[in-house]
Amino acid sequence: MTDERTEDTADGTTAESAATDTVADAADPTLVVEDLVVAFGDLVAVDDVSFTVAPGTVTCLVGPNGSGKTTLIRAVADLVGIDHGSVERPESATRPVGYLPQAPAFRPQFTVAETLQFYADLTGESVDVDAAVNRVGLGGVPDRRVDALSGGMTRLLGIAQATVGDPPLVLLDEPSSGLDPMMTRHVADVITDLAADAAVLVTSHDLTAVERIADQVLVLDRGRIVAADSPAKLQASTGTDDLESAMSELVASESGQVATRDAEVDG
Ligand SMILES: Nc1ncnc2c1ncn2[C@@H]1O[C@H](COP(=O)(O)OP(=O)(O)OP(=O)(O)O)[C@@H](O)[C@H]1O
Repeated sequence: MTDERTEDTADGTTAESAATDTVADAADPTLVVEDLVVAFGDLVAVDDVSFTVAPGTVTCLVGPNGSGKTTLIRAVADLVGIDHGSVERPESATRPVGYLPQAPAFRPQFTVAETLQFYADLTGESVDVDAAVNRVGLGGVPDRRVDALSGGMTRLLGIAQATVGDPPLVLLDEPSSGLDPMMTRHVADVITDLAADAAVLVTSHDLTAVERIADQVLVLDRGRIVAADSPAKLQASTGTDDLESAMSELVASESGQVATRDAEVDG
């Protein structure tokens, strides 16, 4: 899995602004996933999943370890082959999709600004580096080398890279993993801001942040979507007060799930 993810750089090229679309166009989903199945041998990682993501919204993919979140987001990014179903991504943009992998790899000797410029050159984009670093809050350190960034700053650089070219669909795989509470809140704010210009699909284990930023939460369990709604409606439908409690109600077997699935495959 590590080898594959090393290659997970966001692809594609610059978008014309989706914000100039008509109101009628704005009502159309940016992403349509239908009956999607992704299997690795006998293991069905994504099992008959369908959902849409509307422009100007944040959709959060949540679920236990091994429930299929990364596989689903990589299938949407066209980085893993699909076995059944369809993924309709934006077509109107030169760079339709921006993607932050779970473990982004940067050239350590480059500065923040050089990293974004390098990436823009690589993908044939023009990039306003100042705007890109300011958007994620790295405006104070454009000349700092990547190998001197904190973990949180590196995540922010990854988000900035994912937004080079203003893609109408931005995919972020665990953008706040391992961050302290303050940086987690900052990343949540950045994601909310991104949704002003794009549809954003995010995987996360941080249910407090998800509760704050999600317009739609997709709860995955063993590769299937077991619930899809706003945080408030998920809580109401489960009679719970927070998303974590709602998840406990919705997900059948959180502990031991990975072992169980792998045992099924191995057996
Ligand atoms: N390249 C691969 N080859 C074989 N199996 C894989 C591969 N990628 C993922 N899997 C399996 O697919 C299942 C779903 O994995 P995935 O990484 O999508 O889950 P996840 O919900 O993102 O997990 P986590 O929260 O731990 O990141 C797991 O059982 C995993 O072992």
